[in-house]
Amino acid sequence: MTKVLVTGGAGYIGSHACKALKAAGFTPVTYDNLSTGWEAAVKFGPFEKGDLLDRARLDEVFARHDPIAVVHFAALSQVGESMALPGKYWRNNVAGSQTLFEAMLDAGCRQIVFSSTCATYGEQDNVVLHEQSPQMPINAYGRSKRAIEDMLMDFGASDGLQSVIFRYFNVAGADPEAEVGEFHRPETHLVPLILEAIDGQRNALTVFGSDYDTPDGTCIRDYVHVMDLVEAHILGLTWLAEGKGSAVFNLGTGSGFSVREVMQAAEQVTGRTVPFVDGPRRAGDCTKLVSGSERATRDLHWRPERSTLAQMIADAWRWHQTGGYGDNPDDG
Ligand SMILES: NC(=O)c1ccc[n+]([C@@H]2O[C@H](COP(=O)([O-])OP(=O)(O)OC[C@H]3O[C@@H](n4cnc5c(N)ncnc54)[C@H](O)[C@@H]3O)[C@@H](O)[C@H]2O)c1
Ligand SMILES: O=c1ccn([C@@H]2O[C@H](COP(=O)(O)OP(=O)(O)O[C@H]3O[C@H](CO)[C@H](O)[C@H](O)[C@H]3O)[C@@H](O)[C@H]2O)c(=O)[nH]1
Repeated sequence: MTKVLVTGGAGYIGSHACKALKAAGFTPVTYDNLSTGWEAAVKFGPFEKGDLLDRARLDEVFARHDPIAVVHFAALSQVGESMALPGKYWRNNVAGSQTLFEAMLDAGCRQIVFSSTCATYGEQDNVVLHEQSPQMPINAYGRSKRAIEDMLMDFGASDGLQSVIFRYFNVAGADPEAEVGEFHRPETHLVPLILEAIDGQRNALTVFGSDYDTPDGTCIRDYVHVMDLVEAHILGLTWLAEGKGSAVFNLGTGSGFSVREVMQAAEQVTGRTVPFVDGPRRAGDCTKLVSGSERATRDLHWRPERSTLAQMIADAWRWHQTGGYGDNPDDG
């Protein structure tokens, strides 16, 4: 079967992508250092433990598996941490991606699907963000992702590296069969934190700011179901295989929901109350990030079908109740 190298395949989105790749007839080969991922999440193909910055290990893995393409999820992605430790983000994400791209080119692998983020757009309030909107990130994480996008353009021009760049909005939900799901230690994302608060695993959710210029004062985000999101990656690989060339796509639904609306949806799905306290704003947060995703719909024929708040929370809740992967992350 055709192999695809999945960096970050032991992480949240990468593990769901491996499931979708297997279902689509590929063999997903996970390359991951387990810094924030879980070996137990690697269920759908071989596992090669390794770091993006380890060129010799990458060369060995490319030689062993000869993948037709790379799907590149591996990155550090906590906005707050990126502001405190920017060097860690530039080294891991930017230097790590450069090492990967050079290893790919030397191995003759010239097609890549890359996980970028709406955080590259920065603070542009009350506009729907399109692919051609200016990229003005307001945190080191977003700047590291913008730099990787630029690098892909440069390697495209110099060496023919073909890339599909996906700018994800807020990814939520889990595999409806609960084989894999979102499990971070520490957890920073809104939906799993709400479920932990509902379940008594934390005292309360802290709402980061209730004085934003939005109808209920809390931040607005565009949430997309992880299963819909990973389906786009299969379409992205097909796009590249058909020789359609490098392209950039937003992946979101075009609908924004406030933190309080997400909490209310979780109360409806679970039938339980969300304990919460109103706290201060979190550094690096934008007021509102909503996607214009017409390009992915028109050109890739991407149809997000599970991305309602109710469905995302129901699938996340089912996964939450399995207990996840345990509490002992391998720090690589
Ligand atoms: N979750 C979201 O809402 C969201 C939104 C936009 C973009 N993204 C991007 O999607 C990608 C996946 O995000 P996620 O939520 O699944 O994160 P995650 O932390 O669950 O997964 C990332 C994986 O990459 C691995 N990794 C990190 N650095 C590595 C390195 N140097 N070498 C090898 N492996 C390494 C980690 O161990 C982990 O398994 C990231 O690039 C992230 O920036 C995520
Ligand atoms: O305890 C919490 C956690 C989050 N929030 C709020 O919930 C919303 C969503 O926060 P997340 O941390 O779940 O996600 P972000 O919006 O910070 O997402 C950012 O980080 C992600 C990676 O972690 C992606 O890269 C994404 O593109 C980027 O915008 C934000 O308004 C945030 O302020 C709270 O109120 N309390």
